[in-house]
Amino acid sequence: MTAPLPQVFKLGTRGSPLALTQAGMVRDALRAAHGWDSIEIVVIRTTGDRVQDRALAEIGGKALWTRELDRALLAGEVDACVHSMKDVETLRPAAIAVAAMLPRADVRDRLIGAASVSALREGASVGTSSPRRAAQLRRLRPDLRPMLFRGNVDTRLGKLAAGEVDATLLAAAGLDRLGRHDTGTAIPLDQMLPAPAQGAVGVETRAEGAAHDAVAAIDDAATHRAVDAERALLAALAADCHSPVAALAVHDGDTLRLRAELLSPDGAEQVSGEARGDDPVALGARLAAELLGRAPPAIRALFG
Ligand SMILES: NCc1[nH]cc(CCC(=O)O)c1CC(=O)O
Repeated sequence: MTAPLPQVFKLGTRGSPLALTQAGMVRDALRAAHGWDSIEIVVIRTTGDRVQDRALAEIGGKALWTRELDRALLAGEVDACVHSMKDVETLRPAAIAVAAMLPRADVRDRLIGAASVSALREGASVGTSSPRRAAQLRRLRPDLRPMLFRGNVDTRLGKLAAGEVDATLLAAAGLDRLGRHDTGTAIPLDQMLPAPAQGAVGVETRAEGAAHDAVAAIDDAATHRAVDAERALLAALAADCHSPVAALAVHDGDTLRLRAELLSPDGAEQVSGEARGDDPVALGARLAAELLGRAPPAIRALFG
C-alpha cells in the first residue's frame, strides 16, 4: 500500500543560508508542479554543521551532512530532504532514494582574491579544505599553500576579507544561488574540473510511496543522468573525501561524455581521461576502472 500524501508536506534541510535557499528552490518547484501551498521547511542540524574546526575528512566524511536528515526521513518526521548532491555519500540506505534533481547550475569553481590562478602572488595561501581543490591548485602552481578553511560560504568570505588567507575557492553554484554573481572569477574547466555532482541539488525521499512519486515530477532528467555517471565513477573508485577526484559529465546529443581526473594530494601526480556512453552507471564504472588501470602507485593507493 502506498502511503497517502500528508496535509503539510515537510521538506528537511540543513540550516545554512545556502541550504535554505536550495530548499526554497525545491519548495517553489513542488508548488509550481503540484499547486501545493502547504510546504513546511524543517531545519535539521547535522554533525557537519556542529563541527567547524576540523577537516571533514578527519572526522568521518560526507555522512556527517546527511545522517540526521536520513534519520528524520526514515522516521517519517519529514517527507523529503534537500541536499547538495556533492555532499551526499555514494552509498545510501536502501530505503532512501534520490527522487529528483533540480536543473544543474554553473559547475565551475570560482577563485576569490585574485583575477586568475596565475595572478596569485608567489607562495600565496589559498583557503580550502577540499583535497581536490588543494591538489589541483598545486598541480597548476606548486608554490601555492592550501590552508584548511571551513564554514559556510559567508564565513569563508569573511575569513578572506579579514586577511586570514590571500584567496579562496568556492563553487560558482553556491555563490550564484546566494545572489553573489559578482564574487570571484570562474576558473576554466580545463584548469579545474569540478567535484563530482558539483552544482546539483537533489531531493531524497523514502524509496517507496506517494512522496517519492510526487517529487519525481520535478526531476531534471539530464542533470540526474549526468550526476549519476559522476557518482558511479566515485563509487567504483571507492573514493572517500581524502581522495582528490574531479569529474564532469555533459550531454552530447543522446550520449554522455564523462571526464575525470585523479590526483595525488600534493598535485605532483595526475591521471585523467574521458569516456562516452549511454548508461550513466556503466559509464562511470568503466572510466573509473580505466583510470585506476593507468594510475601511478601514489594515486592507486588512495582508492579501493
Ligand atoms: N562542500 C560544501 C558545498 N556543497 C555544495 C556547495 C556549493 C553548491 C553546489 O556545488 O551545488 C558547497 C560550497 C562550495 O563548495 O563552495
